[in-house]
Amino acid sequence: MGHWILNGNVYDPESKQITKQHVFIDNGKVSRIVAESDLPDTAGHEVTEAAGKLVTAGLIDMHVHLREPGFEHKETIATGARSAVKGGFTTIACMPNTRPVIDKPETLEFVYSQAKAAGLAKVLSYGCITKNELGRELTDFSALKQAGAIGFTDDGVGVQNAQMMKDAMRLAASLGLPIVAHCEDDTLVEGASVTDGAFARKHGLKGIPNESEAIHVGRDVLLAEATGVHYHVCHVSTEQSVRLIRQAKQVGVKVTAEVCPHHLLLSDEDIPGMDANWKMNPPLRSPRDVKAMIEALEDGTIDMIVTDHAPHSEEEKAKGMDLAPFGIVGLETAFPLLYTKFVKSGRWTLGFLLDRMTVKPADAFGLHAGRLKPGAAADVTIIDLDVEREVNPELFASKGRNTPFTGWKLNGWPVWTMVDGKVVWRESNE
Ligand SMILES: NC(=O)N[C@@H](CC(=O)O)C(=O)O
Ligand SMILES: [Zn+2]
Ligand SMILES: [Zn+2]
Repeated sequence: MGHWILNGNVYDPESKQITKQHVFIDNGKVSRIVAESDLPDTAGHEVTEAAGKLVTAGLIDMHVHLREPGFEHKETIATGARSAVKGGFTTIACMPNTRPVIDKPETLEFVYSQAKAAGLAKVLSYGCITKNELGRELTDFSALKQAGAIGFTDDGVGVQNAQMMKDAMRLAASLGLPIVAHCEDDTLVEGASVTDGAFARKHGLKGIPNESEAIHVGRDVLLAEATGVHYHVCHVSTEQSVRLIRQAKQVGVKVTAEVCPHHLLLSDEDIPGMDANWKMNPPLRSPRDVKAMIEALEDGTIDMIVTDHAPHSEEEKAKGMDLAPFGIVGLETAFPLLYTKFVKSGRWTLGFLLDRMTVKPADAFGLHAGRLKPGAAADVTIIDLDVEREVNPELFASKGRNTPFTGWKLNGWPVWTMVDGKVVWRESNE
């Protein structure tokens, strides 16, 4: 039995056009896409009516924290994957800062088996650059690659030692895998919780300076040039980082970069008070940095959008700005936020946004995903662009409620998600 998705506004990533069409799914793959006038014979097949809704290849998020093993009170692979499909994501890549960290093949295999058991989004995983993410000794890259690692990162902390990073890059390059970097120089941070800027000054707090991020970006693009590795910059947040990435791209360094919705939408001037739902790493920067993020995404300096979904418990976040852990959830609000604030407002086309959440991440990481076309895996998302809803963390599928976007009225809510031909989430399920 196949599955017809009828009358949807189907997005084609090649032409960036949206056309009313019918999509036929068979054997876990997109089988045919036919014109509206070609009314298909649906007898014997499942039918999903998508009239008036957007039909797109499932969204891809190359930076999420699923917290399992070790921090199951914050999130599990199953709850995180459910949050993903509810947010329209069909492929997610999880970070290895779990407990234990993902620095051995066994831990990676555990993550993949939990993801398979959940049967929701496709879960890919990075492996650590250094054992225990301590920055002292490299992990066994080739064993991690064999177990399915898609790249190496110590996300959560920066690799402080330049020689260690260079060795890591050399090794990763020889295996054809990327180094994915959380850029942060510990000697420039000194335990601050917010950016060095207006909010910090007003509240008499220490601030995290822009250079603490950019200094690693600068160091690493030089090391990437020397080693030839694919170097990917995590959660870019500063004007200076953008400048360095732009220049590196110009001279042919193999560098890609990601930005999070919150760094495109919020600055430190928006932080209402000492509320840890506004605390994340990197921190919200100045309006000038926000402008630079938007422009960098628009001119291709930044390649893709990721959420950096970082769930924490309410108790942890209640410790206040100083003591609470860094991070906010993002999977269930990313598309509606960006659609409402950038597409509905007229700044971006829908095609631009979808491209940065499907094709661009797929191409940067060499994934066979991100395109709705015959022969592709049937990873499909249907989105209601018109319906308006308020962000309500109580309704999240994620265990995390830590978001600064509570109460925002948004359009563009995913309503139905299919992975490999199986419907893994539909709105009426709730
Ligand atoms: N982004 C965050 O604020 N937090 C992340 C770590 C990280 O992405 O660096 C986390 O693991 O909680
Ligand atoms: Zn990070
Ligand atoms: Zn992260």
